[in-house]
Amino acid sequence: MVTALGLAWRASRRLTAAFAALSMLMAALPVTIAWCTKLVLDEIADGRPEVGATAVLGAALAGCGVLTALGPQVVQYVRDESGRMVGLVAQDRLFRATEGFVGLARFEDPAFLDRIRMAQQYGGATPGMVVSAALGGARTILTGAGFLVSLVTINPWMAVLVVGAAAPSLAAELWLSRRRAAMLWGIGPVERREFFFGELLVNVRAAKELRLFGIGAHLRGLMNAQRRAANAERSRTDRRELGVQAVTGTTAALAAGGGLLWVLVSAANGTGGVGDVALFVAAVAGVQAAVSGLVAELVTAHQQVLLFGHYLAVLDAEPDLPVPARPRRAGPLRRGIELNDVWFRYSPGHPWALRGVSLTIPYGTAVALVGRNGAGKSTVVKLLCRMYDPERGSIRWDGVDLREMDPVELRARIGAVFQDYMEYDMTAAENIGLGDLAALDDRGRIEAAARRAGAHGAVSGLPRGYDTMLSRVFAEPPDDDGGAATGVHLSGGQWQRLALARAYLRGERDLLILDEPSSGLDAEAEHEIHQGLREHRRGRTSVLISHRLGAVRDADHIVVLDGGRVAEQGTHAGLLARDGIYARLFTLQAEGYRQREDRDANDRLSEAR
Ligand SMILES: Nc1ncnc2c1ncn2[C@@H]1O[C@H](COP(=O)(O)OP(=O)(O)OP(=O)(O)O)[C@@H](O)[C@H]1O
Repeated sequence: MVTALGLAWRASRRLTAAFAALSMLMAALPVTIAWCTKLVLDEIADGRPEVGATAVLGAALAGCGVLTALGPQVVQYVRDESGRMVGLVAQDRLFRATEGFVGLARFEDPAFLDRIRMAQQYGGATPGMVVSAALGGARTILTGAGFLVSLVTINPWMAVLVVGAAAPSLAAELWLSRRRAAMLWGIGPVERREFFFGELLVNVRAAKELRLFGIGAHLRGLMNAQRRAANAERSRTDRRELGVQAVTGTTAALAAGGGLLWVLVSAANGTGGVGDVALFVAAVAGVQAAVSGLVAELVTAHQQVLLFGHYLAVLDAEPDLPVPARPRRAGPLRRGIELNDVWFRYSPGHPWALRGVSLTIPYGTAVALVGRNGAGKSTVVKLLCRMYDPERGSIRWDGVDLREMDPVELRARIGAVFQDYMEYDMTAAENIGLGDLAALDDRGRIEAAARRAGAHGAVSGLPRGYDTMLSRVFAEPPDDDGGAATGVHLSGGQWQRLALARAYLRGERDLLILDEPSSGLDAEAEHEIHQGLREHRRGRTSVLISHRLGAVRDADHIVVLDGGRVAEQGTHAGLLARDGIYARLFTLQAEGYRQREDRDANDRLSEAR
């Protein structure tokens, strides 16, 4: 609660103060109106009303009426304005915290993803709501206290009865709000699945398969099932709340009814004045409204604070990968990188992805990682970038364990194209420029990188060249002649070239990692790219992963992974001579090409005949 209030105060001091002042002013209004009404009625009932005093009281009542009419709108505006400012600050803090997770594990942990979703949902809104609830609570206390004092002056027992009837209601509502917060947390995974299916149904990448396989209705059914499950939980909670509130509400109504009866009897007996009766009725209603208002505000604040716990949990989460307070410098690579007996699994529940891998990437050489699907190649690459830490063993950069370095500094020394590279819904220039923010506005460097990756031709042929929006999600801004063009979508191979250009833009980094950089390219483009890569690699340290063994045959060193282990390693010629996995895979691929060539030759021969 204190953190939430502190966040609101720091985000918008002036607005929070204005909100507080206005709330207090609004709090004084009902009591002022009740007293003015009592005094006016007493004046009139007196039989000799003083015109001046009555006029003043009337004017005061009119003024209070104007404030009552305008006040809520002004308070609402100030509250919303403050909420917007707090929301921005809270969001910035949240994403700064998620950026602080230097590895990937947090983003693969479903429970943590739920927390982030809850934090996004409630982190921004809670501080504003807590301030609002706190001030709303203070306002109702102030109003209630004013009426309570009025009530005590007329009948102290009635004051005790009204307040006493509200106490169980407060306790019950706090219990209910804890249950509601637990329910919201409980349905988190269900809502995440519902969101996933909803996204899938309108996702342009999924649209082809959904239509071809006719699975839209099936997925919609799965999405609706999630919503039904979440709705059932929400309904159960609502019903429980309804039951409890019916009991507490009846108790409060009985207390009010008793009070009203007493007032009417004493008025009939002539023991009270007309003004006293009016004040009494207003006070009973005012105290009850204040108590139920206070309960509502407390419950809102309580529930928001409970949900705000998820936001704080993300902000206060332990670092996913420990970074030493004084990291060792990640200097330019001089000798090479060594993996020593590296064991790694994605979580204790997963099988080992790497089982004691030891290999060396000497400075200035090109090392190729090959092997069957799931052998562990991409995992090695992710560990080289320190997206995870090995569970056993170590990875050393010129002898220094990666765990002793600052990951940001280490990654600044690496250029990479990952197997699952990103396609950013941004312009072509931005898609390349994100590889090195310093070059984002440097069109010369961006074009040079695109040329090297063989992407320049395709990009310059786009409607707005490098400024073309590569997206179907965001439309292009309207043309000069007013026509709104839609965004452009590239082919798979063209996207891949952009990813390569992004890596090239990083310039002469110490280590270049290419995980399947040409899997989506046509034969000619692949040849061209590999030619370029060979030139680029010369004398530089690189790690190349490819299933096309022809593309890695001239690497200085080839490491064959199998089931998370190094099965064999050596040069292309050495591995062929060894007649192991590599030789078998290479021969299979070569035979495939040879058979195809033979078939093509036969086809040509029969056509010629
Ligand atoms: N994020 C992840 N979480 C859990 N397991 C994973 C994850 N990524 C990979 N794995 C598992 O780790 C093992 C090695 O995967 P990896 O992606 O390194 O293989 P690979 O050799 O690159 O395969 P491919 O040739 O298919 O790209 C596989 O069994 C895979 O299922």
